[in-house]
Amino acid sequence: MSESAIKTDIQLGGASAPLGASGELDLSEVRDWIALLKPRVMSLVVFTGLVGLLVAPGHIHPVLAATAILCIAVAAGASGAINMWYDRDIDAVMRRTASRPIPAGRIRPQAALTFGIFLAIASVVVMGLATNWVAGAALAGSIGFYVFIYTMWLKRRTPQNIVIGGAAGAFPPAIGWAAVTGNLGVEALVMFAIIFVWTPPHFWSLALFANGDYQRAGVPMLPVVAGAKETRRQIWLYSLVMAPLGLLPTVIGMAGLAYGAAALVLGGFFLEAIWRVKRDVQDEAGVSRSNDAPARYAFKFSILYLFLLFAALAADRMIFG
Ligand code: HEM
Ligand SMILES: CC(C)=CCC/C(C)=C/CC/C(C)=C/COP(=O)(O)OP(=O)(O)O
Repeated sequence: MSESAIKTDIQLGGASAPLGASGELDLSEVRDWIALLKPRVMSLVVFTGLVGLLVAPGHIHPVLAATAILCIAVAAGASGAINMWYDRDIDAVMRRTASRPIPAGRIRPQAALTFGIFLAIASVVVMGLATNWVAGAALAGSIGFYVFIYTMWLKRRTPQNIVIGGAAGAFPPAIGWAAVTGNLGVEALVMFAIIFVWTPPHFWSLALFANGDYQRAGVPMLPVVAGAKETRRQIWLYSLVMAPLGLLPTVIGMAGLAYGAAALVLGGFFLEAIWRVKRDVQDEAGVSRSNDAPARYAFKFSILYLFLLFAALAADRMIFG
């Protein structure tokens, strides 16, 4: 089916509003609207944003801090909703995403788009008014990166889509930092850099075992275009940069030795997980054994890694000052 045919098909798929025919709130429809916000991805985005805010020097009123974190959550959710609106044709052909509310016909594309745009604008305006416009502008930048640079421009054009588009997800700690300080100092840049370099191993591990989906949808992710072997090589190279980068907060005096030790251990486990991906999946002739387990493990561990690394950063600052 052509792209436009799929889109039309989906558009005809069904109406939606959070109120059922009787006018009562339908919980399953509420769940669908929440699903549009990609809440599980959002949770780690919010957590890294919170850590950026906690480690920043200076004072912010707790209510304003909570507002800033809510704005990061809403912005991430809004861009997820706009991403699902735009990608409804490819989401419909990928097994992992086919049951999402738009391709499954439970939410109208136009309604999802309106919802996403409204939340995106609201999050930026509230962030700017409640904290400062450096944080507001950085939030707008991260939405713009995810929606325009990654989703609408690069995702369907180049296997480097997530390297460049990955900047979107690297912003949140810098936004949290800016909400308190009103600027984007070197510490904000370091937190940005860690997530930026973490993103390729995170995503390409998933792309290795979701390769069939991306092939079917015609999305030029690295394993589709360059093959699994080259993808594993690149994941390994990014990880070799990422693990030492995790030590930078201690090197620049932003965190102490306790964080440094945690980053060292976590980096070691990360490299071990990625080494298994690089080493395990090829037979002597270079043919994939189709063993997804190392890539699945590396993808899951990437999430745990980032969570623990940022938790260590916050704990180091809060315990040792
Ligand atoms: C361009 C950058 C990124 C890409 C392309 C990407 C891609 C993905 C994809 C495709 C999934 C599977 C989602 C699903 O099945 O619903 C996923 C899961 C996840 N991502 Fe990323 N990601 C990126 C950046 C990030 C960032 C920056 C974070 C957080 C700081 C993050 C956190 C997560 C989490 C927590 C999950 C697991 C969700 C679950 O439990 O299902 N990702 N990512
Ligand atoms: C503050 C703010 C705006 C933050 C948003 C940043 C963020 C979480 C970026 C990560 C992007 C992400 C989850 C991409 C998933 O790829 P995809 O969209 O190709 O995945 P899919 O195939 O699951 O839709």
